[in-house]
Amino acid sequence: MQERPNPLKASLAAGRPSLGLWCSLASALSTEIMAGAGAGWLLIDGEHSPNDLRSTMAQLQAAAAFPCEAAVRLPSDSAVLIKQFMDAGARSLMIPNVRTAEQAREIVAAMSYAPAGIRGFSTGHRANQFGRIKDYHRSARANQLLAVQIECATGVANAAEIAAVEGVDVLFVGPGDLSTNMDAMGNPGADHVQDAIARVLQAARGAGKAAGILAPVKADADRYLRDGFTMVAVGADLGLLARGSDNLIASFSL
Ligand SMILES: O=C(O)C(=O)C[C@H](O)[C@@H](O)CO
Repeated sequence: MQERPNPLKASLAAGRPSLGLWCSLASALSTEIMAGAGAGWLLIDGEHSPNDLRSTMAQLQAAAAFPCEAAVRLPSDSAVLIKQFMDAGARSLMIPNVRTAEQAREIVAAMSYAPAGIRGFSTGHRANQFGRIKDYHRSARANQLLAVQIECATGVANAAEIAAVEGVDVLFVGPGDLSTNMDAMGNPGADHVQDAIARVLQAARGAGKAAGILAPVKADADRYLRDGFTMVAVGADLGLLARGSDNLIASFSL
């Protein structure tokens, strides 16, 4: 058995944009519904959603029936969490709040087996189909993707060095945290935040890497895509359900 090639990594490496959907409901059922929408990737959120290893694995299992790539955002850059979640089958990772190139190098090392890194070795887990992918430990890196989130002024200032780190595939802007950390909470459209976002894009492209962002407002997503962002999340299960139900009820005037 061979590991399925990573379609998101292939798209981004070819410079092709890929639309994503954010999965925040910590439910295999809702993630399965999102996986059928036709997006190029999903983001199973383990930072701001009540996900743990088991709930994340259940969502990876649900999404595995679909062609989209299921990426997982961990709550931190913990090497222990990287090991556990990768063994459970998370091969496309998003790591929040990456601020320096050294931090990025440590994340890559945590994703890599020796001699390149420190990922703990196990012969059988979900990632290698329980021992059925015979060359997994030697070939795994080829199908892994690392999106590091740039979410503060320090990360923006270091974006070029971070993008240059071997093993970093995407600089992914977290507009909520970035605007908050730049004294513009709730306003990622502020001029100085937009300037910072443009600098992240420039840093990524300068290093031949992809840039990504979460843009649940279509006009923003369209603009970011035009600007050259290629890993663009355009909606979230939570928002679609909450706003959709709000608007449905509000549409009746009894
Ligand atoms: O900072 C951001 O914005 C993100 O990283 C995305 C949010 O964390 C996501 O949960 C949507 O609210």
